[in-house]
Amino acid sequence: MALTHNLGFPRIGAHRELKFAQESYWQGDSTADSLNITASALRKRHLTLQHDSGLDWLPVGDFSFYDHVLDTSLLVGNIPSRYRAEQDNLSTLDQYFRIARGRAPQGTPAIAGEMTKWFDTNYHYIVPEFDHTTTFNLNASKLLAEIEEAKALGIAFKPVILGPLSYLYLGKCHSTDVDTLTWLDALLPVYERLLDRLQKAGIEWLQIDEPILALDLNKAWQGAFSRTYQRFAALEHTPKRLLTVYFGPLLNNLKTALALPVEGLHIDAVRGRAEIETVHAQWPVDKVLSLGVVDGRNIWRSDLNALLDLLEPFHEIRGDRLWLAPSCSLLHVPVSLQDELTLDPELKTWLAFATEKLAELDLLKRALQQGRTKVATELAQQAQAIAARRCSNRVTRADVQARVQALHRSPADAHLRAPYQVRAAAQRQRFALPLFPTTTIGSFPQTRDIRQARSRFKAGELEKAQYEAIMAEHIAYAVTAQERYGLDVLVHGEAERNDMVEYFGEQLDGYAFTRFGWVQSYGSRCVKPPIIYGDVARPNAMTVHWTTYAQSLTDKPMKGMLTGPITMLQWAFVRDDQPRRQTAEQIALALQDEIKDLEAAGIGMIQVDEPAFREGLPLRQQDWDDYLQWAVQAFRIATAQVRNDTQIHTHMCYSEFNDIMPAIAALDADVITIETSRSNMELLAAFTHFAYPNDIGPGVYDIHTPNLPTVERMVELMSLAAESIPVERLWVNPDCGLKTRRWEEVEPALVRMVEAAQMLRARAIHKAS
Ligand SMILES: Nc1nc2c(c(=O)[nH]1)N[C@@H](CNc1ccc(C(=O)N[C@@H](CCC(=O)N[C@@H](CCC(=O)N[C@@H](CCC(=O)O)C(=O)O)C(=O)O)C(=O)O)cc1)CN2
Ligand code: MET
Ligand SMILES: [Zn+2]
Repeated sequence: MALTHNLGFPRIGAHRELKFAQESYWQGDSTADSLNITASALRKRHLTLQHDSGLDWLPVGDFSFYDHVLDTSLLVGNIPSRYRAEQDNLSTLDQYFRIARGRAPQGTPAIAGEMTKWFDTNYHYIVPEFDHTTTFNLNASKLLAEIEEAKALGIAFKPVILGPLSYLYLGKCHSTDVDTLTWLDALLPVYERLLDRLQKAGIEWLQIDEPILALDLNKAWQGAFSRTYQRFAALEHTPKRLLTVYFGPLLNNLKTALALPVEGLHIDAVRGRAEIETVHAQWPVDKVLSLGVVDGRNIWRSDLNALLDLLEPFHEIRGDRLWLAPSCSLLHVPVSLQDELTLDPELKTWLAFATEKLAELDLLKRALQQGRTKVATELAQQAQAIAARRCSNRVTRADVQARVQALHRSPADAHLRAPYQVRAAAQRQRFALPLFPTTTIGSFPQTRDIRQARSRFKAGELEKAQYEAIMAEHIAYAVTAQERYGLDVLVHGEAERNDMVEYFGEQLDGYAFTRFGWVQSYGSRCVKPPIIYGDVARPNAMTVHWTTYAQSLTDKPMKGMLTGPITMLQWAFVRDDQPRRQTAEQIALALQDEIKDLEAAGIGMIQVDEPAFREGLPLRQQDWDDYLQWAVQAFRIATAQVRNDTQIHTHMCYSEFNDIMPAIAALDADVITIETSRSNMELLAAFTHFAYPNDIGPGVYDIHTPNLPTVERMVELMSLAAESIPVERLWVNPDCGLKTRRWEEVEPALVRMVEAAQMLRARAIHKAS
């Protein structure tokens, strides 16, 4: 009798209930009590839903008010020194939000914890910080309270924690270059105390997430795994430990993992499909083997018959010690298909969101327990949807396939422009920009008015013409504002875009989009990743209308704004029936057409955003070259056919570029704007070291906080940049887009930024004479 369990459930709520409660609390519009009531109701609703889906073990502790890595920092009492002084005067909740966002309803503003990508997902976590003052001390109140809450529901559950090694590995030590493994000995007693507490609280199974076992680990880290888990096994009081690994195969960590003294091991049976047989052969049959067979990173229905072929022999041998689960936490998929009333009905049968994935697990379990014939009807339904998708003529398009084939025959199409120096000269002539030209990354505040207008338009309460008139007004406002601030290169502000990926997905063939397919990106911010189900093509121009409208309002250059092929891929749910590379090429061709149309319409500068370029990098180094080759190629397919005096910009953020500089240079954008302000231009070191050849705009202020940048600070940062990059190639811009900020924050910040650029120019001229 196989058992089923889940590693984690989306916490934001099917209708983003948590988001609205959080934001209302932050605004001072509601109390901590009311936030807690919403949170508690959501946790109960999610547990009940999972229980009703037939799961045997439910996750508890996967809920978070912001981020589960930050929760872990608080669980082990790791509060960075800059927050400590005010700790005692604040509620636990405000302490927490002050670290997460640099602000809480109570307490003074602080520098927020650094945020970075969780593995190769679009989820961001707050980076744990370690230094010589770091101490640990158990504070399990949140986890214990959630355990009590779950107990009251009378369901079988297992608490979930982030394992000590993954916790350390994901953290950073800023002061020196010390490996965070240094803190292991200090940290372990806290985990040991926690295990003891949990066992005494009656916990039978504890899920310990150690996803870093899917990364390239050196010997020191591998050795630390053995040491750590041996210590846990030696405890007098401890729950049984289910060690979970996800996001990839174990590869060179396989031996380490299989030797760990834990009662259960969970592996990612989707991305680690090739390892299942080996693990089954080597993992003792008297221990639990959990196979993550249902894809937690995508939304396609599983091929259950194929899975049963795989699982039946294992089940025969392992019985109830075979557990079935999603590959990873379901945090990365939307809650349910149930409310998707406008989604194409056929397409809908091809999909499974979190709730439907749990139903798949239950069906698998029943098929194993009772035999396939007992559940034949349900299995047949599933099989039919899979078969229909496989041979649907909505998926493939001969014209698109032929165009990609032609591309493979003449790859030179991606190398049509003159070298940078020649282009730069042509562009200097055309645009005559001052030294240190100022610009922004694209978006301006997505105000309540804008979002409300769009939501009314989508609900049919506004006519298209009315909606467009409102957008035109907001775009005009943004253009006028930028002229007032004195910026050199303007943008239209992206008012008409719900999201930089979804907006394009809505206009491309081969894409579908949902109404409530929300997935948490960070804190209260969510995205609705579009679904790429078929060959991608562009039926009509996508941005020409609004870009030329914006250009008509100003004599300054108006930068066209597109999302690059890799980001379009990375932030969507991608079809799994062809290599990702091929889908990227199709998107690149659609963008190529768009760029040509913009150019023909007189737009002289075009930005092709690739913030997810680094995120798309495979987790294992052995796979990097292949990815970088096709990712660069996709960008070049999109951009390399424009005139020499058309200026191509790109933008990247949230990334460390050190290890991929040659690929970034190979994109050969005329200008790259990057996030550097939070790392004190540290990032620029990579660009300098590599002698990055083209123009760079190192972001001079952090747009993720409401706190205002000072002129001095921006001048200082740019001066730092000027030490290593010739001033002729430097641009002045914020870190990233301004859509999450308010106009009251944007205005003074940009005025100061322009002032900083003017000071820099004056100094440069002074120096030269
Ligand atoms: N896809 C993606 N990933 C990304 C980024 C990004 O921009 N896009 N940026 C980085 C950081 N991540 C981010 C993710 C989301 C948001 C963000 O602002 N999201 C918005 C939602 C954006 C959106 O889809 N808006 C829709 C729906 C807006 C809405 O909530 N409307 C209300 C009604 C309006 C109202 O009364 O306020 C409703 O439907 O209920 C629209 O504008 O049309 C949010 O959570 O609030 C920002 C950054 C990395 N990853
Ligand atoms: N052009 C986009 C913006 O300004 C780029 C954002 S990168 C996450 O919002
Ligand atoms: Zn950005």
